[in-house]
Amino acid sequence: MKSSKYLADAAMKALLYEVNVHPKPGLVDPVDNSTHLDMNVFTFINSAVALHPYLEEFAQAGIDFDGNDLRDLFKSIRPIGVRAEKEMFKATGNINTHKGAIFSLGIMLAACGYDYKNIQSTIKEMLRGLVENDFKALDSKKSLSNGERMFLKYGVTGIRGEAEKGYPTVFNNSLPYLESQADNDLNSMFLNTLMVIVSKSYDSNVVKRGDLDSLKEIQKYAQDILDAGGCGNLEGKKILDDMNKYCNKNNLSLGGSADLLIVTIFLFLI
Ligand SMILES: CC(C)(COP(=O)(O)OP(=O)(O)OC[C@H]1O[C@@H](n2cnc3c(N)ncnc32)[C@H](O[C@H]2O[C@H](COP(=O)(O)OP(=O)(O)OP(=O)(O)O)[C@@H](O)[C@H]2O)[C@@H]1O)[C@@H](O)C(=O)NCCC(=O)NCCS
Ligand SMILES: Nc1ncnc2[nH]cnc12
Repeated sequence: MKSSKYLADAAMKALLYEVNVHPKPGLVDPVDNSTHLDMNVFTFINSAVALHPYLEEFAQAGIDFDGNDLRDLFKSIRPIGVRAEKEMFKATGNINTHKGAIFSLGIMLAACGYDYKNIQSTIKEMLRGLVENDFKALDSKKSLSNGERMFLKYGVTGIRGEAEKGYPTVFNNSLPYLESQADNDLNSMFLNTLMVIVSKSYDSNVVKRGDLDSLKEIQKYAQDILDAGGCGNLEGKKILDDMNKYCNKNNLSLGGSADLLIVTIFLFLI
């Protein structure tokens, strides 16, 4: 059994490590915030620090859960997420830094607290029916979120689809890849892991700022970097630079992919 403090500290490190990885295309890092002019690395640090108490609450909810239906565990953490989102907006001057990360880390922390040895199967049980429940009766809603709009426009299920399937991009791809890179420097390991994520995931942020062709284009850039041996060699660096220019020119945000990197780093650390 891992304590809620141990799990929360790992989640906090993952939030801070991710924003410091550089040079990340379409994302904020200490050197470049071109596609997110409303925020910078300090906005993310303020956001992460504000979230720490909620990270412990998520984990403790999993540790304390003694019900029979794990969907009740997910129901019990959604109010914690709503409070965490409010705290994030207070800490960032109403900028959305970690809304998706709160959702994904909340689920991961609760699942780890509940059953550290069976995280993915616990998540699948917790989220059974999420996409159907969250996306039903959208036509009766007064205002729609980005994710809801992307679902109606393109059928992209975004974070909810990834989560309900048990984060396959993470458990099948990015986490095994990161664990295989353990003898490189952390920045290179995490940057190449981000490319694995981008090559596989359906990031609703990319589709919202661009369209489905933008998503296919950045997936191809990321795969080409990996095929060239990663961001560390000359050819990989050249493609990464082209990818960065493409994201800046089209004002693309890879926010969803950044969240999956946060989750991957968290699982790597615990
Ligand atoms: C289910 C919720 C996430 C709410 O969903 P909602 O429909 O409101 O939002 P979505 O657009 O569906 O997704 C929200 C964020 O999830 C991240 N994301 C998107 N696609 C994926 C994916 N395939 N895999 C993983 N994660 C994904 C992404 O979050 C990150 O990006 C945001 C920063 O980027 P940016 O482009 O700047 O975002 P904006 O400011 O919105 O856009 P601009 O105006 O700048 O163009 C940031 O959020 C990152 O985290 C999506 O944005 C969940 O919040 C929910 O249900 N909330 C209610 C309360 C609750 O239940 N909370 C906790 C539950 S444990
Ligand atoms: N580094 C980053 N830049 C933009 N959006 C993000 N969401 C999570 N991490 C992010």
